[in-house]
Amino acid sequence: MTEKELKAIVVDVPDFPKQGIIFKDISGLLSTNEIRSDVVDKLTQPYQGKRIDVVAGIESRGFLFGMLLAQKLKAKFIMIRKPGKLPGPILKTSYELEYGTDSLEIQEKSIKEDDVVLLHDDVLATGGTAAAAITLLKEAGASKVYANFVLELGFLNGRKQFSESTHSILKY
Ligand SMILES: O=P(O)(O)OC[C@H]1O[C@H](OP(=O)(O)OP(=O)(O)O)[C@H](O)[C@@H]1O
Ligand SMILES: Nc1ncnc2[nH]cnc12
Repeated sequence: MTEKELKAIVVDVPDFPKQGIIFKDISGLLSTNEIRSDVVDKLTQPYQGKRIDVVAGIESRGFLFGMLLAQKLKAKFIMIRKPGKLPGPILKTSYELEYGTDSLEIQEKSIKEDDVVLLHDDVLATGGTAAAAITLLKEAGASKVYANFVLELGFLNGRKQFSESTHSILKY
């Protein structure tokens, strides 16, 4: 499928979840085997022949394709979760939101020293979430992190929040 065809499946929802936000609803990309396979092929394309030990998905929409990427790349899958969801011992990092702070957690032993990690989320917006996740993965021992997204809101300059090699398939 072309980028244009895939973009036509993503629905713009104005003023959700707050006034002034145009929410990109990726639900349609989950709907058929054909679409899912095409998205997974495009997301994994840059890593063919490269070492990926672990795919880390960010709660919650990062779990959806993240798990399929791990299956395709024959890698381990781990969850990066919002606070208080994972049994310990955990590693935690806090980050600034537009208004206030939030944090992300992983299980301490989920990454082995020197693991190469593919970080996956559905959307790269301001980049705050991904930057915090990268900090966490490096703290846990990852030697290299690749950042990977279905959709990137380029006008928010999220890539500027981190220096890791970044791949997204639908650019806005
Ligand atoms: O680049 P940023 O500005 O940090 O925004 C991107 C994050 O925002 C969304 O998550 P949300 O908090 O809506 O959680 P969800 O996946 O559970 O819906 C999205 O899934 C990313 O994780
Ligand atoms: N505009 C948006 N649509 C969907 N998910 C998002 N996460 C952050 N911004 C978003």
